[in-house]
Parts: sequence; structure tokens; C-alpha cells
Amino acid sequence: MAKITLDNLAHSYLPKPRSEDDFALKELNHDWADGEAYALLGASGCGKSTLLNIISGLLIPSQGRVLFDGVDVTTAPTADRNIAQVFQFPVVYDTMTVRENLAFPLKNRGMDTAEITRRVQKVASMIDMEDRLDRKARGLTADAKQKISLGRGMVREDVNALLFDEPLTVIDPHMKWELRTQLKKLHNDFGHTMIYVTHDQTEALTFADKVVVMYDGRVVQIGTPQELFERPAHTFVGYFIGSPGMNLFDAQIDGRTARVGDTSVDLGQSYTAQGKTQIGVRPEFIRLQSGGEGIPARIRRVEDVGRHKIVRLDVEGRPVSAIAGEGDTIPADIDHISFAPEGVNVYADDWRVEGRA
Ligand SMILES: Nc1ncnc2c1ncn2[C@@H]1O[C@H](COP(=O)(O)OP(=O)(O)OP(=O)(O)O)[C@@H](O)[C@H]1O
Repeated sequence: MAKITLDNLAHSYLPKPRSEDDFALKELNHDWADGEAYALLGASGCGKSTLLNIISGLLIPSQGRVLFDGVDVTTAPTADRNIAQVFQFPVVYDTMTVRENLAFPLKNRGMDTAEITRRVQKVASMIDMEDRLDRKARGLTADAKQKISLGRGMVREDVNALLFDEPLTVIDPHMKWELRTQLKKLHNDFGHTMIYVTHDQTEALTFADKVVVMYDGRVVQIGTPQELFERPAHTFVGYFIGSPGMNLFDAQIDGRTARVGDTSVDLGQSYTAQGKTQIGVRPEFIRLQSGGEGIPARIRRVEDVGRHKIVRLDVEGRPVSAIAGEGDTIPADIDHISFAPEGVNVYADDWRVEGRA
């Protein structure tokens, strides 16, 4: 297990990058704590695989350094980094049995037979393949083969880090949940430093202690699921995390007050914000009102999604979503919305601004 330090790291696939836009990974400085489980989350093309490949040694960055426990491994080949990797699609030896596939990383390191048997058995149970240990991998479904890949990744206990690149893509939905739980358990049992790349927020939020959100080649926030929910550092985090995502309102900020259209909104704290100023409010913090004060709004439809209701509103021609309780009745005469101040975040040019009491 190791602490991973990213020092001044950036990468461009172009030989002569001219501007920041030419970088697939924009400059990043961060320590990834030893033994922590991280999810790298972001939309397709935001740079997740680029960062993971730099950490694993598949790619040498055009700028900066990667350190494992203080040792510079920036140009070290993957084989010298003592990491286990699981990719999106299965990497298994078709001519070997499931057992031989799982044992391979251990045999390679000369581990004794009894210990190999113990670990293979344990991993086989985690991936639910105990009954197929003596079958050849050839002929198994893609799903089963991917489980073997995951097993191979998990079988070594002494790795510096375990890296997963969208490992559950080919796994069926029920098994996805099961394997995610197993990965979490593995993390609790062994305390590996884990990095898990995904574009799926449920996967990221259920797996990770810390979620690293990437947008357009940049790490925009590293935080616990709760921090990402309550205090999104960037409007993208607000939009990408949550279902539905955070609502954004153009607003003029003046101290403790935000002016949205003709309505004044109390912010509870004082803010100084310049540039493009907005307030962000998650659907959970929108209150529906009939008459009285607030921002004029009109209900377009109510969606019953089981656990709660999603109320879709129109606010000055723009869509806004609110979440109401499962048993709540939504009066047809709702004509305003207001916000609980603790649920309001202020943004300037898409970055969150800290308030002062
Ligand atoms: N080998 C390459 N050569 C040139 N550009 C590349 C290369 N690999 C990735 N890119 C570009 O770098 C950017 C980041 O890609 P990357 O694969 O890291 O994103 P990602 O978030 O992992 O996306 P996905 O989920 O689709 O794999 C994209 O614009 C992509 O087109």
C-alpha cells in the first residue's frame, strides 16, 4: 500500500502544446492517501483514463512527477510499480482454467502452494465462481471472464495500489451491485489504496471514501460523497452528482442577498462574487409555495419515482426540478418557489464562492 503523490502533473498528447486547451490533463497537485478508496468520476473524454494510465505507468506524463511513498516512479514501467489493474474488458488466459488464471499473479511471484490455494479459494468465493474453478476460461461468458479479471486484480494482498478502469461495464446489473459490495469489503479488510474510474455516479458514491470529479481535463473537486452533495465546488459537480442535478439560477450577488429576476433571496451569509454569478440549489432544498413570496414558478409535471416525487417546474422559461416526499400531495396551485438558505451555494464563473458569517 502506498501514498500516491501527483506533483505538478499535466499531460498533453500533442508534441508542442500551445495553450491549456491542448492538455488532456490540466495541472494537478495532490496526495492520494495511503489506504483510501478513490473514485475518479467524470463524463467521457474528461481525462480519467489519462490520469489512471499515468499512475499505472502506461503513459509517461509530459509534465510533473508521480511518487509512490515519496519514490519517483514517473518513468518506471508498470511492472516495477507493484500495482494490480483491472480494465473495462476481460484480460484472461483462455487456455487456462479459472483456478490457474486466479493463481497466475501469485505463482509468478513464487508464492508457496498452500498460500496460493487459500487466496484463490477466497477470491473465487468473492466473485462467486467456486463451482467453476476447474473450467477452462475459454467458453465462459464475457461477464464471467470479467469476474476472473477482477479476481486476478484482488488476489494479491501486497500491492501498492489497485486500479480499476470502468471494471463493471460488461457485468450484468445485479452482479454489479454484488461485486461493488465485495470490492468495498476487500478495501475494508485489506486497506489497499484503490482508484476506481467510472462515469457512473452511483458506482462512485457507493464505492469511494473520496470522489475525484473531473471535468474537461481538470480535477474540479475531491471530496466525500456528502461534501459533493452539500458543497459542490464547481457547477459541473452540482449538475453531474445528484438525480436530478443541482438547479442553477443567474443571480446578482449583493452581500447577503441574491437577486434572481425580481426576487430577493436571503443567502444566510455574506458573499463577494464577480464575473458570471449564479446560485445553485439542489432539488432537495426547493420549497414549493402557493401565493406569498418567492420566485414565480409553474408546475409542468410531477414524476413519481418510487422513493420520492420529482416536481418539474418552469421558472421564467427555464426548467427547475424539486424533490418532494413520496407521500406528499402537490397542490395544483403552486406558483412560487423558495429556498432554505443552508441549501444555497453561490458561484462566480462556475466556481463556488465561500460565504462569511
Ligand atoms: N492516445 C491519445 N492520443 C490523443 N488524444 C487522446 C489519446 N487518448 C485520449 N486522448 C484525448 O484526451 C482526452 C481525455 O481522454 P481520456 O480517455 O483520458 O478520457 P476519459 O475520461 O477516460 O474518457 P472515456 O471514459 O471515454 O475513456 C480526450 O479528449 C481524448 O480524445
